[in-house]
Amino acid sequence: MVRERVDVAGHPYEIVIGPAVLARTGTFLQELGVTCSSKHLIVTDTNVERTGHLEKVTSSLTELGYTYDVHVIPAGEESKSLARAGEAFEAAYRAGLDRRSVVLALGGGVVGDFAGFIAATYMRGVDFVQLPTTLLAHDSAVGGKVAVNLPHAKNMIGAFHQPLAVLYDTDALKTLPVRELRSGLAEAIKHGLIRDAELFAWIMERVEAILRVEDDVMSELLARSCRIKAEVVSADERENGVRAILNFGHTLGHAVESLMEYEYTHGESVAIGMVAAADLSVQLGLCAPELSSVVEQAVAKAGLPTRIPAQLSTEDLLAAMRQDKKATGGTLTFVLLTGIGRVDIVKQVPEDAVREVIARRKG
Ligand SMILES: NC(=O)c1ccc[n+]([C@@H]2O[C@H](COP(=O)([O-])OP(=O)(O)OC[C@H]3O[C@@H](n4cnc5c(N)ncnc54)[C@H](O)[C@@H]3O)[C@@H](O)[C@H]2O)c1
Ligand SMILES: O=C(O)C(=O)C[C@@H](O)[C@H](O)[C@H](O)COP(=O)(O)O
Ligand SMILES: [Zn+2]
Repeated sequence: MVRERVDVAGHPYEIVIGPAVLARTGTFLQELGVTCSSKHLIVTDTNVERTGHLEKVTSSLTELGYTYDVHVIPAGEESKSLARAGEAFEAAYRAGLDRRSVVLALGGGVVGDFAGFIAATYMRGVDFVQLPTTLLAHDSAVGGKVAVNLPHAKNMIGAFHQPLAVLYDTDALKTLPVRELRSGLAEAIKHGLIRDAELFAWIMERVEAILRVEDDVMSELLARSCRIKAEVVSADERENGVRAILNFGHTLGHAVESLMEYEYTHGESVAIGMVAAADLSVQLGLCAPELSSVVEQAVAKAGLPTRIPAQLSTEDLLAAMRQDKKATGGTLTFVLLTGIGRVDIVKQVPEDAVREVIARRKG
């Protein structure tokens, strides 16, 4: 079992990574001081409900005298909506949650972001615990960004609300479809590219082992990627500065993801965005020309898409990117590569340069 610490001021917490973690959820809650006197709410989705992981959590809670309701949302990004949030608030009310209740988010990034948003706002905020079940969730479960989407814009309604703990059961990843493993790999590659050249090289040598969900490789991948995320978030919880580097590949990625109406997963969209951002970095003279192909080959090796879908119009992409949360005054902000493991946050990126990259990368 590996433990990493997220050192956010006022509410530090641990990430516990290892096998058979979900079956010990109740014990972890006891260690965290969670009361048995209040009712708790497990939020999960329709796919995770079918995997058997939910029963591990419920048995463990029941055994230790915890009471809870289970709220199941339809699997998929469309559930990150205000309408679904309204239903979850009603479920929390019906369950009789009080201020000492805890929301347990059992699932991938969709469930984590959604349940975290419910926890951040119900009764002006109750505690929550992340129980991530996807590879991608090594990123989403850590750092306290919780949100739902507007119909055409990602994560627009949300909060910073840190979990009490992240309890990451590596066994849960064994039921994950390969497309979702690849999708999660995109964010791990991102962590290497922005902060750790050695991690990037390590991942590239182990893509097949990761896709086979080999225990040791997966535990090390999660621990190293979570450590990077934890370090960045600990340095800048509210994204006043350095935290924006975690958005590498997301300026274009979020635009692709929402304009394609979630036909591409988050990781696939970020993969496309990272390739375009690397190209833009070269175009603006920020890094050596070969870095663009290094990133493109890495994304392709992970079995992720590299090209911007041809049907998307450049002007629609630009309009979406002007509304990105990093943008100010209608100008574009990108996280750009200066080397492998190094990035800069670049404001007021010329739109013509972005148009050229989009033209080169489409199709
Ligand atoms: N808050 C953050 O910092 C942050 C960071 C990265 C991504 N995100 C968000 O995370 C979301 C993407 O997360 P995701 O890729 O985990 O997507 P997801 O939650 O939709 O999970 C992917 C798919 O796998 C299924 N699934 C989950 N766990 C499973 C398991 N163990 N076995 C079988 N199937 C399982 C889900 O039902 C879903 O169909 C996006 O909404 C993205 O914006 C947030
Ligand atoms: O934690 C962060 O900060 C990130 O940017 C991580 C991203 O991978 C993640 O997709 C996040 O939800 C994006 O945040 P947003 O502020 O651009 O919506
Ligand atoms: Zn992301």
